[in-house]
Order: sequence, then C-alpha cells, then structure tokens
Amino acid sequence: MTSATNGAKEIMFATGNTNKLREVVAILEAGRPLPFAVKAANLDLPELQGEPKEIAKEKCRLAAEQVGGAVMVEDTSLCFNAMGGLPGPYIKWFLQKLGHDGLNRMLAGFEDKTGYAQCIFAYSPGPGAEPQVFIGRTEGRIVPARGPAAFGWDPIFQPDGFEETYAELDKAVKNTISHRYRALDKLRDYLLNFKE
Ligand SMILES: O=c1[nH]c(=O)c2ncn([C@@H]3O[C@H](COP(=O)(O)OP(=O)(O)OP(=O)(O)O)[C@@H](O)[C@H]3O)c2[nH]1
Ligand SMILES: [Mg+2]
Repeated sequence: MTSATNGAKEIMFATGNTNKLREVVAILEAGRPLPFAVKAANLDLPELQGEPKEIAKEKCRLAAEQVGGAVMVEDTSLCFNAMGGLPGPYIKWFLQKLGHDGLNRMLAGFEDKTGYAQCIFAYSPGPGAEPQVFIGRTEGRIVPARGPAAFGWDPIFQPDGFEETYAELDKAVKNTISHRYRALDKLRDYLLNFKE
C-alpha cells in the first residue's frame, strides 16, 4: 500500500456542522491541493468527554466505523486560561446555555481574559486503524460580542495581533490564522508526505 488512504481515492469529512465544512473546503481550496477528494459525510457524532486528543481519536474511530473507509473529523475547544482551559471541549453546551454574554460573565471575576481556540483533526484510513491527530491553536482573548453571529463563539474571540474578533475578520483572513487552518494544514502535510 503506498497511500495514506489504503488505496482509497477519497476521504470523508464527518461533521454535523455546516460552518466547519464551509471553512474546511475554503482552507483546502486555498492551499496546496490534496491527492484525494474530500467529501462531506453529515454524521451526528456523539459529544464525548475527556481530554481533547482522546475525544478527537474516539470520534474518528466511531466515524470510520460508520463511513466504512478513510475519514477525518475534528473537535474544537475554546479554552479560558483563567479557568485552567475550561470550557474546552464542552464549549458547545456552555455556548448553548449561556450565550455570548454569559461566557463573558464567566470571566467577570478574573482579570485574565486570555484564552485560545483549539482544533484537533483526527484522521483514520479506515475502520480498526489507530487515528492520527493534528493540533492547531490560536491564542487570543474573550471580549464582549462584536460582529455577525453566524458561527458559534466567533463574535467573542479576538485573536492576538488583531483588533477584530473572528466574526469581524474577513473569512479569508480567519482561514489563514485560525485554529482550524493550523490543524488542517498539518493534516495536509501528513497526507502529502505519507509513505508506507
Ligand atoms: O465561533 C466559532 N468558530 C469556530 O471556528 C468554531 N469551531 C467550532 N465551533 C463551535 O464550537 C463547538 C465545538 O464543538 P464540536 O467540535 O463538537 O462541533 P459540532 O458538534 O458543532 O460539530 P461536529 O462535532 O459534528 O464536527 C460547537 O458549538 C461549534 O459550533 C466554533 N465556533
Ligand atoms: Mg460535536
């Protein structure tokens, strides 16, 4: 076998999140092309608990079983430094229950408003294989919401080096500095260099 996909010509990106999918497609189209077609698999994957790397790996194992072939997934965390990295992988529920304002209020008692967005891609060539993980992080801080509320917590995350929040930034700019870009670019390197 000479390919990272065990001979397969396509990789399924399994996610239930259309905003993620849109960004992944844009990031892949803007950079070095992959020798595989990446196709979407709209799966409702469980929200697992634990350490982010283990969550991404387990999510990938489950997705590989469902898809029956080469698959990639990603799990995203938003981490507050004042809270030891929480909400982390549980940000989905915190955002759903508290909203942007509530997330800011969680930090009201802390001077430190810094945090980071983290994306972990996990890739498996097929069911039964050990997934490989690729981690991307963007440092920044949590701010009162600014910009369109089109994607999750984008309006309250201001990346270091920018005056704008993720939501205010041009998409093309977000996609060159984001946690997702950094992780996906590592996966792309792996897939382009893979030799068995
Ligand atoms: O403002 C944002 N900018 C981003 O770049 C971003 N990436 C993810 N998210 C949100 O953070 C939670 C992660 O949870 P998550 O990784 O389990 O995602 P999900 O359940 O939506 O999809 P998936 O697990 O089917 O792939 C979910 O609420 C996502 O909507 C983002 N919000
Ligand atoms: Mg999820």
